Amino acid sequence: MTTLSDASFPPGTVVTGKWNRSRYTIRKLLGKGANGIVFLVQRGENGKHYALKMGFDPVDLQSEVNVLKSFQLQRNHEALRQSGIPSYLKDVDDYAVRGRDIPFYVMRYVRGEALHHFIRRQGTDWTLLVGLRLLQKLAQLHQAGWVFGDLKPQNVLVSDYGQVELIDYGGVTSIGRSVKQFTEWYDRGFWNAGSRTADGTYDVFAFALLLIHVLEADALKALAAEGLPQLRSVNQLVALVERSERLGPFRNWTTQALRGQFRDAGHAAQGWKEMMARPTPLRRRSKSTTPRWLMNAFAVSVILLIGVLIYALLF
Ligand SMILES: Nc1ncnc2c1ncn2[C@@H]1O[C@H](COP(=O)(O)OP(=O)(O)OP(=O)(O)O)[C@@H](O)[C@H]1O
Repeated sequence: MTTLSDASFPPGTVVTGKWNRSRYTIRKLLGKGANGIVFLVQRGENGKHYALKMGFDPVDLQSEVNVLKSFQLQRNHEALRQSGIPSYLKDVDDYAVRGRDIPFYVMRYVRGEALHHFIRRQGTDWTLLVGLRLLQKLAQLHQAGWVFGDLKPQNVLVSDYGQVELIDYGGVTSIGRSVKQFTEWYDRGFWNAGSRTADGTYDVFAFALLLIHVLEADALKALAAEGLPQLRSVNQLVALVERSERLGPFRNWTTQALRGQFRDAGHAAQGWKEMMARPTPLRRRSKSTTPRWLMNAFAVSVILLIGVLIYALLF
């Protein structure tokens, strides 16, 4: 077991790769997970920003690197090329410090915030657009023969314009193999809703749980905590979806996703688009999308315009 901690690498620390000799200056901590610590760094040679992940366990880090390298080998695959995933990995090396070698890899720095924070800040109206973009990203992976595996809000970063990027490829599994890295809430095995064999429906199920998490976090938390594990079922989730007003506009789509009726993310994205085209407005907004100052300014201009028209008619 290692004692890797962010406190050992304050901003300004220069990480020099033992083999490739590239130099990265740590700017800040981006996040910590089960497998490692991720820092925002600047590369010595070009000053560009990247994310650098140091691994707690060399074996776990190596399996992430192997997946990212497989994407590079598939760089000519049309769907993958469009996703930008093959160019995600930039460098792999060891950092020799205090008498030990810490494995690390360098990846594209993704600007954005985790999906649930984004929706909380920007409002639930964004769920439709962001959801579609996420399904399209997953569809690109599925077309290339991969399943993302560990889909959860923390692994989806959303930019201010609603662009979506997947991070943390530790759960990526080739179709037909067994998903090894997952998070309970989003895992269909946890809900007794199917196997952990990687197929398109596995990610679509996780997407449905992610949607329920984003819009009905408390109800999902209560359901996951209640009763015996063997009593968990899709029917419980469907009942939650049917009770929820916030999930109302997504009811049919989510039920189909939970029941494995979309064969992969491409098929699910098609269903999502059809849902977007239907005139069922989101009933409750968590936040108005129009700023109050803009509405006030609009009201003042209308009053002024009416005043000017009356004046013009009278004189
Ligand atoms: N490429 C990136 N760009 C920006 N931020 C990133 C990037 N990669 C990771 N992060 C940040 O670092 C955090 C931890 O990274 P990551 O999820 O890869 O670690 P992990 O140990 O695999 O986590 P988990 O416990 O979820 O499996 C992320 O939640 C995110 O905030």
